[in-house]
Amino acid sequence: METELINYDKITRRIWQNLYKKTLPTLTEKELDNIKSINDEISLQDVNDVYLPLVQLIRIYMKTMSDLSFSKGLFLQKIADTQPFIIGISGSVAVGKSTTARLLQLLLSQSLKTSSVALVTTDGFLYPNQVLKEKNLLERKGFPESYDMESLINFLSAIKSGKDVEIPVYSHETYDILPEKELIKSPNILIVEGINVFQSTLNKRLYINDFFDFSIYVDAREANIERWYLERFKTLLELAKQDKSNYYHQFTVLDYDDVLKMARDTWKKVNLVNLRDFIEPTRSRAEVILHKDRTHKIDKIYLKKY
Ligand SMILES: Nc1ncnc2c1ncn2[C@@H]1O[C@H](COP(=O)(O)OP(=O)(O)OP(=O)(O)O)[C@@H](O)[C@H]1O
Ligand SMILES: CC(C)(CO)[C@@H](O)C(=O)NCCC(=O)O
Repeated sequence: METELINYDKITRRIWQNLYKKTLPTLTEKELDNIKSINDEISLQDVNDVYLPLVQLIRIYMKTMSDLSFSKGLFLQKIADTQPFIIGISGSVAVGKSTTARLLQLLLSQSLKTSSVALVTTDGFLYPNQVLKEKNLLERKGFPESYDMESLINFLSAIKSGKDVEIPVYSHETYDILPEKELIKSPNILIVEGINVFQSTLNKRLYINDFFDFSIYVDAREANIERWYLERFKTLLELAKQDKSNYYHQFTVLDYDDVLKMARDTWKKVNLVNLRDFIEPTRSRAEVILHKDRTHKIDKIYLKKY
């Protein structure tokens, strides 16, 4: 990792937490509770030490982006429309992208009171199970070819041009794309979270990164992510016990050890392979890498130098 990240400043949490003046409002325990996923243990200490400086940094990027587009407008002798600021968040399956994204959404909307902050996960751009089945890709869910990347790029492009857009929605409960769509109203800030947000279209002609004004990769050791994946799986099983419409319900009636073995297999054969081959290789496209220790606490932060 160290040689690969030569163009990053490595910053310890102790240094990072003192990098900004404590001027931003923090959250209450209740506000924090509302955004946690199942099993989360994120603390207000993390919010203060890690996320508030991160919000401060994002505000610097926002100001720079707006200055640049103003100057470009002067150069072209036309008034540039203000474009939404787009933040991409990537990392392995089960590393905690959704939690990071929800926390940032809340903190950004609190610190920039006039701004609307939308959050989208790229799960919605997976092909529906029926299509994956026809393409023989059911075992490759999450791999580059399982996403409709053109649609994702068209969505980002429409958002950049200030449009309202309807997007498909994926459900972890049904393990499939839902019939209903979600309307994303043209926001001031859009956070896009997903394992594939630093990847290109399959023909490599377009990179999603080109739409991002700021980008984050959530990082951790493989063994820790595997444990989080299995813990989340167990919680999902528990939640599905009483709910027959839940995808995980079918597993609740089988032998527990067999089911856990199956989950471990899915991690090893699908999500770990995807991480090694397609997700982790995109890590150095991020402006900031947040590294978590075994308890989800962010211990190291890497900030791109150039
Ligand atoms: N800060 C945290 N503290 C404790 N647990 C966490 C934290 N962040 C995430 N988790 C747990 O780790 C697991 C994965 O988190 P989450 O669902 O946010 O991951 P994800 O990266 O969005 O996954 P996916 O790509 O599969 O949607 C969940 O069980 C979640 O509760
Ligand atoms: C939906 C994705 C691809 C990403 O969030 C992931 O959670 C997933 O379902 N992966 C497929 C293998 C599995 O069931 O874990």
